[in-house]
Amino acid sequence: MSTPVPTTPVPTEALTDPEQVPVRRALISVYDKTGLVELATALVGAGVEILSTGSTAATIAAAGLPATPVEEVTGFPECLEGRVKTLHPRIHAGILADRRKSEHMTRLDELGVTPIDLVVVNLYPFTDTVASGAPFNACVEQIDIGGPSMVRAAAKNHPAVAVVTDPADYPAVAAAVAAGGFQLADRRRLAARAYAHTAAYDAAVATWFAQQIETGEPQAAPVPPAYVGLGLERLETLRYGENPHQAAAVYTRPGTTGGVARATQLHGKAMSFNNYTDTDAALRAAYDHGDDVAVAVIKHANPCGIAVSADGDVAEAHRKAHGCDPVSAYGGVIATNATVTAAMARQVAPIFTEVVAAPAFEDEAVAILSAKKNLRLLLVEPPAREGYEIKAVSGGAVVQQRDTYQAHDDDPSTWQLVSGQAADDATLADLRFAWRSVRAVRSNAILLAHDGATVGVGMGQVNRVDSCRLAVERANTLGLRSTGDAAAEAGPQAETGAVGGADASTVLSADAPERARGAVAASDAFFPFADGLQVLIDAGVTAVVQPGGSIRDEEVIAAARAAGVTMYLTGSRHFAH
Ligand SMILES: NC(=O)c1ncn([C@@H]2O[C@H](COP(=O)(O)O)[C@@H](O)[C@H]2O)c1NC=O
Repeated sequence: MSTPVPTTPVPTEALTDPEQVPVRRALISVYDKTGLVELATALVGAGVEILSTGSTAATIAAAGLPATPVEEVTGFPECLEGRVKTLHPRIHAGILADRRKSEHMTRLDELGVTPIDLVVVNLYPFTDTVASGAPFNACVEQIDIGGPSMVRAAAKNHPAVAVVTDPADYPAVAAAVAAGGFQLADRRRLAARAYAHTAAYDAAVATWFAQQIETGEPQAAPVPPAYVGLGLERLETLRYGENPHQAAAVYTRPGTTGGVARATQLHGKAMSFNNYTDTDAALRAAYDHGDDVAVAVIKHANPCGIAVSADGDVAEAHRKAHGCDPVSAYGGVIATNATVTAAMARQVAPIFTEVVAAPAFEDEAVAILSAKKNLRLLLVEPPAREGYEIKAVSGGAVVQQRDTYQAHDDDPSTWQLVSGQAADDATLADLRFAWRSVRAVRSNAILLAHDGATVGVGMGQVNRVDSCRLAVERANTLGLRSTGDAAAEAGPQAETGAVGGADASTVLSADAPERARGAVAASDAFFPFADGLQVLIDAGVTAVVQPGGSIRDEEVIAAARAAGVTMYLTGSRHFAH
């Protein structure tokens, strides 16, 4: 009844891929109809026959253009609420027939199947549906089956077929078709992108599904999914990685929103690897302050300074953040959770800064900062903080829930007073500020604060007592004489390096106040011994917030009591390594 397939097909290696393949027949099946009519107009104008599914065909027809419904090709109705439309041998044989093999083409003729040269598909919006909080079955219904099948088939047959999944490519499609067809290199490039697209799509489905079945039942604690598909899509290659000998690129993760990888760059040269990681840390530090207007200045992923403004004045918050450690702020990254005003921009301009990142900029601020050729301006939507974060380790990765912006222990009314007098409102506000800020400090974090600003940060130490010493030393040596006008004091020397360079002392600390005295302190984890706390007490710190939980808590609390220092325990810690 049917002609047997030859038993000795031509070896694929012996076949030559055609350079240019004209497009005579295109299959278009798209969820997102953006640019569809323009594309169809161009294809019809070039004499291309269009096959199309349900509402895609309807959209094309409504524009007065011809489109053959796939049902006419398959002889089978689209059915089961769209679960079966293009899943038919007449479609897949048309896409998959290897044009380099005469046997395939003869077989198509015998079966009455016409080849398809171009496949334009975009998939059901699965990740958007999940993000919208849709119930389980609604998410399952948005798992596209026929679309990925066609995309993968067309990508496999790239020696003859071009596959397009992104409406942004439609103008290039129209141009290629008008020019006589896609070149081999283009078809290969499109195929590679198509496979990445379906892989990312499946990774998102697999990750979500694994999570659903593990957390579907009420559990004491959330369980990370059994499968984590990254599905990262390369956005662009970077000049180099952390060091010049390391190749690097930046990626986005489909289905996520906001964050530095998706930032819009308003000005400046290309972002570097270290710019990305420092900006990420700076955004986290700024957004840890909830509704308070906050500015964080970050270098090498640690804060040079963080501050909030009680009046919602971002310029004031920047002045105070910069004033914490103007030496280190040289070449730093600044992020805020508020609109960058012209006043803040005028302060930033004289200071050599790598990146300013914010959710919005006043036009005048952009104009002022765009005059700095080495400064990058990033418009960043607030980064998501729910979900899991992944750190690569040799042989795999460790995965954890993100530490949240609004931690459960942010509210001082949940803290336990274990030493000294209850803090007055201003001191309590500073303690809360310090507690929110200390999460941005890496490795044995000790943070001193006063008046809504960090004044001394101890970080990167392998024991807590050294971090206490460092925080005190930096508080007492690095401040501007007047933190009220840091940028003005930095003045024109800032750009030449004086603020961060050898001449810094002439500007900064000739008669800098001992800022540890009267400050409050936060420790990201408990004090294992009283020695670190004693360093803070001796320096004049008046109140301390820390998680507690050490086997020597009594000893630590006794030292605080002996000194009349107020101490609160939060009950939980905030490591960030
Ligand atoms: N089941 C199928 O045979 C099938 N074929 C194509 N689709 C998808 O249907 C959408 C287009 O449908 P419509 O043209 O009806 O809007 C596209 O996102 C495409 O990926 C299908 N739907 C889901 O699997």
